[in-house]
Amino acid sequence: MIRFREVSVKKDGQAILTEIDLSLSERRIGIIGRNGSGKSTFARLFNGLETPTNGSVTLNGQGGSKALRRHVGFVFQNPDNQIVYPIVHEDLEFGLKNLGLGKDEMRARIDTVLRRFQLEHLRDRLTHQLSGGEKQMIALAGVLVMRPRLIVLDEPTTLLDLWNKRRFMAAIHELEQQIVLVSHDLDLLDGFDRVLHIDGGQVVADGLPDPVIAGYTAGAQC
Ligand SMILES: Nc1ncnc2c1ncn2[C@@H]1O[C@H](COP(=O)(O)OP(=O)(O)OP(=O)(O)O)[C@@H](O)[C@H]1O
Repeated sequence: MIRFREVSVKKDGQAILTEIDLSLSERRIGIIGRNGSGKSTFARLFNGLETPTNGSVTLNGQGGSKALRRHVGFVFQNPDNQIVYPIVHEDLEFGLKNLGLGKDEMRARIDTVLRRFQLEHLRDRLTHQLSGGEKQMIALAGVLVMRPRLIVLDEPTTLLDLWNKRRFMAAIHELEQQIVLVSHDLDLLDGFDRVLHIDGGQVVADGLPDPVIAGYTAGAQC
């Protein structure tokens, strides 16, 4: 379970998030809200990419950026922000080397993830030659090989066509880990357990997808 205790974030003296107080234990959690409402800042708190100005974030009672980074994976909107090595398998090995894993264990973890999502054919490809959809799957694979307890995805499907979006979301739904998905694409939250609507840096609605999304879209009527 991830716990936010009275978390506020200020930047240049401006309040970006204000007194977020939440316990999140559901398996599939969506985050929605208007541009600039604070979703990405909130998402980045989960794995220590952002630190609270006040309050605390803990995962199963453990706090601090190091613990959060170790156990919470983060998938960015743009996979180019995530893929750093020129060859796919080198990129997938990067985080595992930092964990101090031996060659056989690294290979086994990578094989398992590539096989599971039918990506084995990409193992030796140059990363800069991959299509947007392939890159996004490899960025997700790079997070999965680390075996995080929770995975946060910040608008991960905006670069994908309909087919790759469906494939990516099918992969997400298959995962056993807790998932937190930030998305402007409300259809992606179908079947989710809980949705948080953020507005002006605060959680203004929190509950099952249907009522929270209905409240959000009603507010968008012109
Ligand atoms: N370093 C910073 N200094 C000042 N303001 C910032 C900084 N980073 C973010 N902000 C502001 O914080 C607010 C929330 O930004 P955030 O990226 O979290 O919003 P968002 O809901 O993810 O938006 P979008 O849907 O457009 O991606 C915005 O008004 C943004 O301009």
